[in-house]
Amino acid sequence: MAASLPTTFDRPVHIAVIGGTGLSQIAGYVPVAAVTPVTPWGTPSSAILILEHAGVPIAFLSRHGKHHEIAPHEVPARANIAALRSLGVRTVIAFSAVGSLQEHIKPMDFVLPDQIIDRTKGIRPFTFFEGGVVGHVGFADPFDAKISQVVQSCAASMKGEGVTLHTGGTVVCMEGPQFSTRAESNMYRSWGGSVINMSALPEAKLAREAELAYQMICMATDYDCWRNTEGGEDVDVAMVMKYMAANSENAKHLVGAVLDELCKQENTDLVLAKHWEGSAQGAVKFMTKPEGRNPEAMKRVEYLFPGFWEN
Ligand SMILES: CSC[C@H]1O[C@H](OP(=O)(O)O)[C@H](O)[C@@H]1O
Ligand SMILES: Nc1ncnc2[nH]cnc12
Repeated sequence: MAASLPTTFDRPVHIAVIGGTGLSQIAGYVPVAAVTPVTPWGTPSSAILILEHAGVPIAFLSRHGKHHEIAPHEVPARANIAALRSLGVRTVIAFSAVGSLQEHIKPMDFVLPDQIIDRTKGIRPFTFFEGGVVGHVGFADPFDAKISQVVQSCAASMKGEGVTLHTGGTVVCMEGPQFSTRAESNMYRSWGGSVINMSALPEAKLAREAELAYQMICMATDYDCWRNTEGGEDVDVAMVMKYMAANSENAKHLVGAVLDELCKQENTDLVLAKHWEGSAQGAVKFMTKPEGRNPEAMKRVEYLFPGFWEN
């Protein structure tokens, strides 16, 4: 389908949806273009589809590629975030299939986390600011509370007996691609983890560096492996895919309602992430003295923020 679509799109696109496992497209939307920006960090996981929602263009990117051929540690997160920003994107709604670490978060439930525990192993490129330009952005609250509120206000769009949208909670981001051991799963519970995935990082960190408003919507597909002793089954891929298929209707309802809200005139400043504007500028510009800056690294930063070094 993407092959016959225009490969350019000449209007800025401010909102993006990143689809994860079991969500390589969003049902009900007909793409009007498929663009593949070439960034200083390479090309994104897949062509970015431009969809129209009530006349507003929306970017859709499949994190693991069109056919789920990219493992969590191989996702080109820097290219993904840089490519979205280059199209004009300032708000990202990122979907993720997660294991539940808490009894009350049932498979099929949705979770809007507000914290992350990093259990990746440092093998994924995780910053734009390196190689001769240093920057330290704040990451105390890794998700966007304002976007989270918008998603919360759309909870009623979901269907199904007892399906819940939990607000707040901690997503543990593990390295994978293997699932956790039972000892690890129990340890994450003892740390207060709510859900677990392999995708929140470095995506959320890079979104912050790129001054994007970023919120992950987690969809619980399993109880990982901690619940085995209480009669539960250990997570496997079939279980994840089964619940994702069952959940895709709700994902569609929720994303439709969230986009309706975000596209409202009154949310223009929010969607443009005015509240993050300048945060990376402050974190980068004053760190590395001009005489220590590497022109190549400066050029890469310039791709993210055109005109960054001019004043
Ligand atoms: C197939 S289970 C593990 C896989 O599922 C999640 O993917 P995503 O976050 O992209 O929905 C998890 O993070 C792992 O990558
Ligand atoms: N149990 C689990 N661990 C890590 N990532 C997951 N994605 C879905 N279920 C998961």
